[in-house]
Amino acid sequence: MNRDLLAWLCTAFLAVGYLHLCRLIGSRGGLPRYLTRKIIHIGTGPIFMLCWPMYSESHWSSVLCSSVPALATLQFLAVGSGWISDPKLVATSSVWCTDPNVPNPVQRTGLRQELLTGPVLYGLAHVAAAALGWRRSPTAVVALCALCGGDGAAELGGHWLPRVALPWNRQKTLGGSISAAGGAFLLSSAMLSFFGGLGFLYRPSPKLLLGAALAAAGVESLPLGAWDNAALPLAIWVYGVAAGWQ
Ligand SMILES: C/C(=C\COP(=O)(O)O)CCC[C@H](C)CCC[C@H](C)CCCC(C)C
Ligand SMILES: Nc1ccn([C@@H]2O[C@H](COP(=O)(O)OP(=O)(O)O)[C@@H](O)[C@H]2O)c(=O)n1
Repeated sequence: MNRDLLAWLCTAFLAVGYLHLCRLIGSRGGLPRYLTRKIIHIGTGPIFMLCWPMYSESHWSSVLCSSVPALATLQFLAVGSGWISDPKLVATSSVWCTDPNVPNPVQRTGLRQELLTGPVLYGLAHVAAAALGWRRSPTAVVALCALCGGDGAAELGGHWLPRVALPWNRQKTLGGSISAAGGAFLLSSAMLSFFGGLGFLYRPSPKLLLGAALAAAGVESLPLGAWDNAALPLAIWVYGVAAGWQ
């Protein structure tokens, strides 16, 4: 079988399999919904990027690979708009915020329309990173790591660390922002080592990487709602251009 076709099947299988595994762990293991959702949020990008080396050097391989998140994004659009019904997808992607310290607890409505913002932007970020950046671009890799490791770790840090509200956004915390910077830095370092080790890209200096992680945490701390899924990768894209990354 053609190498790219096999790689595409593997990517699609992993996408469906990972989502099902997370749902299973959530329902059987009794994990709170926010945690299941964050495990999906953090794990999807790295798993997606781990698939990139399977593809050939063909010009079309990045486009083919990006069709997997594109199909997922189309599904979010179809379910969010009510064209097709998928209550399980709505349940996985949205959750009522149960944190008593949050001034406005109704952050997640549980309505299908919620898929049209956070998850659609999340999916589009994956499409853009693969189609426009791909495995030779440190910018694309760091952008996805900031979205998954940074934004994902922020909510976990906010839940688990002592609550010290940020002066410019009382709904977010210092612990959440430190976790965002740490998550973005650690995941970026790991993924860049992976791609660097395979000879796809040069590794940016740790100092510049730390700068990117802090920039990501800064953007994440703003009151952007679900738009942070677009703002974070875009901010890293600007940072990457300024830093002279590819
Ligand atoms: C819950 C999600 C986004 C909401 O963002 P936020 O409001 O918490 O900031 C993520 C939903 C992810 C989705 C169910 C699955 C996405 C699939 C994907 C784009 C394809 C990746 C393929 C790979 C091989 C795993
Ligand atoms: N810097 C941060 C980010 C999030 N959080 C916590 O995580 C919750 C959800 O964060 P968020 O609104 O960014 O959620 P997503 O849109 O990223 O899913 C917030 O209401 C806070 O309780 C935090 O404490 N500090």
